[in-house]
Amino acid sequence: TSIMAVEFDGGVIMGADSRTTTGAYIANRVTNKITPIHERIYCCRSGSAADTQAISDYVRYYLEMHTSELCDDPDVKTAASLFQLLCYSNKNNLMAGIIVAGWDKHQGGSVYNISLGGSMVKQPFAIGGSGSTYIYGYCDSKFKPKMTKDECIEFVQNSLALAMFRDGSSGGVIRLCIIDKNGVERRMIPGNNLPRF
Ligand SMILES: C#CCCCC(=O)N[C@@H](Cc1ccccc1)C(=O)N[C@@H](CC(C)C)B(O)O
Repeated sequence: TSIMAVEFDGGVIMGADSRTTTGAYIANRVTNKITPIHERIYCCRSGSAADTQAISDYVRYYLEMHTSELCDDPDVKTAASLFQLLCYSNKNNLMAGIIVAGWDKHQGGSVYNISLGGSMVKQPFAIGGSGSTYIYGYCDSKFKPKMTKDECIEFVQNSLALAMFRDGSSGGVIRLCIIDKNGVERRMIPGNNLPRF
């Protein structure tokens, strides 16, 4: 898996590849790893498909209960904290690396990285999954503060394309999710398998 999320002024761009593997076999080449948690809060999943589906289902349920008691839309930070609680307290039985991102009225766009051990870190951008190891240098050199929405879309697309080219556990199409105060836009970018020179 190769997953990424970037904050921009007014929202976030989330991206993921679409490959599920069982060993070297591609069990699903059109996976949707960008999973809805609430209206404007999504997560990018990496690690065990089963574990991350189960954790996402729990968080979506708990957040729905919280929202009905709060009588207001939940914050991204709240969703991220719920992921952290489940991932940390069950760390010996889970394999889940999750990026939580979205828009809320208190912080606008925000990105949280929940690592395998269950730590939660707020970041201007986050990358994850097996493919992310190949693009840390590229992302660190390309990232600038205060990028526009279109610059962020290009940053995510190029980064994931490079990771998907080099990582055998990543591939298929690039799925994007653009979230801001107006709502959510999903895109799918078919890959060309040609090397990038
Ligand atoms: C179908 C099936 C059986 C397992 C599918 C399955 O979880 N594959 C995993 C790889 C993995 C992980 C841990 C144990 C075994 C196999 C996978 O493709 N993970 C991707 C993300 C998920 C959300 C789709 B990515 O991290 O590569």
